Amino acid sequence: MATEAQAQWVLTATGRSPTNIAVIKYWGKRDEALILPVNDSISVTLDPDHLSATTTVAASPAFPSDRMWLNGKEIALSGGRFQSCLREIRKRARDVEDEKRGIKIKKEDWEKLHVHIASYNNFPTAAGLASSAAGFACLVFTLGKLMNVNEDYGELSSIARQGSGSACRSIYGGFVKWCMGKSDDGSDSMAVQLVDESHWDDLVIIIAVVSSKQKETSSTSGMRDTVETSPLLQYRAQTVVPGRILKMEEAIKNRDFESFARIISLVEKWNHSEGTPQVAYTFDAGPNAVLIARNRKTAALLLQRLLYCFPPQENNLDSYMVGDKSILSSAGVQSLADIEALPPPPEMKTPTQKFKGDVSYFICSRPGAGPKVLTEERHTLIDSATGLAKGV
Ligand SMILES: Nc1ncnc2c1ncn2[C@@H]1O[C@H](COP(=O)(O)OP(=O)(O)OP(=O)(O)O)[C@@H](O)[C@H]1O
Ligand SMILES: C[C@@](O)(CCOP(=O)(O)OP(=O)(O)O)CC(=O)O
Repeated sequence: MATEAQAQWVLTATGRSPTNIAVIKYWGKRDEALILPVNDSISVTLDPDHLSATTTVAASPAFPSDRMWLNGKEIALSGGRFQSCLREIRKRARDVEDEKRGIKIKKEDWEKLHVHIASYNNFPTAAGLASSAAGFACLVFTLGKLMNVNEDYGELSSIARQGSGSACRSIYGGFVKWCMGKSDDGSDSMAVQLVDESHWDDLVIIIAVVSSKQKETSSTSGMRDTVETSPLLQYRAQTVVPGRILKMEEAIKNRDFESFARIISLVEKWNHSEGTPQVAYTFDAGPNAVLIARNRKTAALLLQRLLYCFPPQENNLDSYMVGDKSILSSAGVQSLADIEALPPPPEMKTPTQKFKGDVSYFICSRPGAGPKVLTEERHTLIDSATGLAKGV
């Protein structure tokens, strides 16, 4: 097979897509197959340098079937979600020509050409950090590039939605709203960008990764159970969320941190003692806490508190803070000794307990941009000589 592949061309495209964290959650579907939600949701896209999926898609007449490798391991593409994304992008494929290499693919050829896909997440997969969001957004975006798809981002987001609901929001950077839509065929259920990543760029997002183990209950089955068993879900979707969406949109537009924090969180002791919210927090369907600080100065103060209460188990500061590590020096922490020397947070009146080892590590990020194409060869995850994922 390798020699056959070598004799024929392999055309590749590589892209990178961010994850996103919802500040008004999507929870519950009205259509399982099309992935249509019961409520609108709003999220912030995280900086792809910190949390993202990178995907290479390759097409070649030498490939006998569609195949995929995720984080170096081959996985089945037979699931309905992958099939929906492949089918919808193939439908929209257009002519592609690479004159230099003498490759000419007609629109109708794409139905017969098989693809190989290799993807890598720079953070734990299926651990409640929205890997499916980054992964399916990246797959759809990159397949669209390979097949010269001309659709606008709204349409791409609607296709990514069929891979994983939250993926439709990772097609854009900044703050993004997924409009649930009304139609039964899902054609109006897509994401729109509210503001881009530069609009509110002083926000700092710190994620306390409590566990990077695979979750016991996936969001898909968790929300299915809620739909089937909770009489409160319809109340949330129909009565609570619509008003909150409007308030959240207003808070984002005005960079109104107080309203933003009030909407998404309970206010911690610190917020109380300051009299005005300093930090907001949210959880997705997992134990990891996402903390949003109003600016860098507050984030540094937050980090001092976090490191005081949750010192690292291992004697390695470097692996305890990933993403934007420079937040450590903003917090005046250069070494483990600096953590030992941190004073207890002044608002904590009784001696504060320390929870060494309860947090695996922290990720520091910020609002980030949407998907982009990567052109440098070093980012390509498929070997263009063999057509297989590199390093497997
Ligand atoms: N890079 C990727 N490319 C394509 N698919 C991916 C990628 N990463 C993850 N997935 C898909 O998403 C699934 C994991 O989704 P799941 O919803 O269980 O976890 P999560 O998205 O990390 O957590 P959550 O949605 O609760 O935040 C994987 O089994 C795989 O099917
Ligand atoms: C808690 C959430 O993160 C749930 C995300 O669920 P998924 O998008 O992973 O679910 P499926 O559509 O079944 O793939 C909230 C959110 O991101 O809005």
